[in-house]
Amino acid sequence: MAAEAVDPPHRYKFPLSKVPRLPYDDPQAQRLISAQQPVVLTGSGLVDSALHWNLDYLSDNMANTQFTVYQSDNYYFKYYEARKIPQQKDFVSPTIQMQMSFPEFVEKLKEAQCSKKHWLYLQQPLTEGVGDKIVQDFVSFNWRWISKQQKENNWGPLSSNLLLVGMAGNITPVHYDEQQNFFAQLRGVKRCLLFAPDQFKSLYPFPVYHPHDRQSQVNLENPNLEKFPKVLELKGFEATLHPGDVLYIPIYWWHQIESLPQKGVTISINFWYKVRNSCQQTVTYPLAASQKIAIMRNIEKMVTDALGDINEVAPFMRTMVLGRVD
Ligand SMILES: CC1(C)c2ccccc2-c2ccc(C[C@@H](CC(=O)O)C(=O)C(=O)O)cc21
Ligand SMILES: [Zn+2]
Repeated sequence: MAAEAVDPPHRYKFPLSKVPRLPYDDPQAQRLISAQQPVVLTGSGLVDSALHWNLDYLSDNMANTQFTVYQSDNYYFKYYEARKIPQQKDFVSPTIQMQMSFPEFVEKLKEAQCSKKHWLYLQQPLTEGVGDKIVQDFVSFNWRWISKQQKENNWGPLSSNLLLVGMAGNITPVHYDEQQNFFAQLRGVKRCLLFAPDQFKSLYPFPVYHPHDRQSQVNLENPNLEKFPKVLELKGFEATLHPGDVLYIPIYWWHQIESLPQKGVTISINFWYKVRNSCQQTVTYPLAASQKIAIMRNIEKMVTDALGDINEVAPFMRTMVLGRVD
């Protein structure tokens, strides 16, 4: 039977090298994690106890929990912080947030897949309220290995495990998080683009006080090169995740995650770890790009609070630096 016509994955206007793919117990994998470089780990067994999860199993075992489901009228799911909306008069939220049971979500998913008028993304922290079988699968994750990683890399506590169930074609646009992330793929195929923290200038982040804080202003699939010319200088990495793969997304690394269009529904679980406050660690110079981002964020917050108006921040900062000696 002829293989169904599969569109080639989107070709971007900048180079993408492959994220290294290594056995989870390979010393090189360990070196990359401690150097805060991305790596795809195979054979970890981290979520093997959940590789049988599918829509029916989750419907049967999560029946009495309400889930957060985002709806978008395109395939992008741009995250926004609702608490920052009041400061952004003209802000239009790009997605609708709904609450529903898992069976309702499966119903809506079928409708959306047929109508192709909107896309859905279920995103829910895995906490109490899930069924016993889900708890069984959850406790059977390879916690021994991941706790060892947490300790050896001096990460803070596990802050959450998000269960993610996405429609084929969904894209979470490029953004960074302030947590370490082991991203486990359970079902379907996800294509991940990653950019180092030092690509900051080429990704034009929103201001810290904007609801889209930590997100890039650039649509990587169709960049506005007049407004964002440095996009062409981007150097990225790419990883394709299959069930059982675990991608380490280092803190402050930019990432865009796509549920491949013809590969059906995707199910993922992320493991987010806070970082310890750095006052215990001695600072070594030169500073890493990620440290400079933390400094920029703090300065932007201080200046915004001091001026009391987010619209005064850019002119104030420009005044501070433009026309000064280099
Ligand atoms: C887009 C969505 C559903 C969302 C909407 C509103 C608020 C938060 C979020 C949120 C947070 C994390 C993810 C998972 C992942 C991206 C991916 O797998 O698609 C990722 O970026 C990460 O694990 O760091 C996805 C989402
Ligand atoms: Zn993220």
